[in-house]
Amino acid sequence: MTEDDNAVECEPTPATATDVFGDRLELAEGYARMLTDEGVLRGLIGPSEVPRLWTRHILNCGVLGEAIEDGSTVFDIGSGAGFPGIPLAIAKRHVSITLIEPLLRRTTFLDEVVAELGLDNVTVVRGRAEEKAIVSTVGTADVVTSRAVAPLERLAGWSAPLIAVGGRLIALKGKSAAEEIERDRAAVRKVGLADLRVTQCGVDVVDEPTTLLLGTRVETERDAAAARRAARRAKRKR
Ligand SMILES: C[S@@+](CC[C@H](N)C(=O)[O-])C[C@H]1O[C@@H](n2cnc3c(N)ncnc32)[C@H](O)[C@@H]1O
Repeated sequence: MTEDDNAVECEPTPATATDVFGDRLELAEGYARMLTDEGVLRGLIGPSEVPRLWTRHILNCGVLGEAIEDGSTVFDIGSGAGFPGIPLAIAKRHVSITLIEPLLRRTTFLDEVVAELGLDNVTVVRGRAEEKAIVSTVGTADVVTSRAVAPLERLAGWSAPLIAVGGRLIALKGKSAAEEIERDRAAVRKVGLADLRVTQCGVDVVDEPTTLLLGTRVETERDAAAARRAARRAKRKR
């Protein structure tokens, strides 16, 4: 028996994929191929995900583009094999995306995907979202996305310092989203995230629309103190 005898067939490209990826559909198909081959071989996705690669993963993440304006900067934390950051970058060529992922095996694959598909709107950074070095290297973005990374309180603690005041947290969550908001609202407010709500995207595109947990980054006392310190430093330099 050869390795090919064990290979699992990739789900065919659904017709609605054109609505999501437009003239960049070929890039999404290239990504599907890389996941099906190297992604499975290197243990980045399970073989059982391959027959539902489009509906559960690539389309489900690509529709996130509905919630993000052209010209935005996005940090995707805990990207793993590239979700949701890679499908989002393919769907939204005018959005600049930084994938933040700690594991070398995964960042190596992500670098290969970016090079192979020529995604000039994607940067890969290796590290943990909460590391000081990461925060000072990447700065802040308009939007911080994530899927399946951590429960809301922890996720908010990692994400908030990376979101510009006025920017948004967009976490792809399952059915637990509303419950997580109720449970963690107070803790999340302390790190500077308010106006928490649940919405859906991809309603006309995927059978199971993607559930998003949204939050807005508001200024905290800590932000205000940091701004005062920066102003004093600038004044001394003058
Ligand atoms: C369950 S996987 C989800 C991967 C991908 N987002 C997806 O939906 O397929 C969680 C990912 O979060 C990453 N991760 C864990 N802790 C992290 C942290 N502190 N900062 C950034 N990424 C982290 C892991 O390395 C892993 O790739």
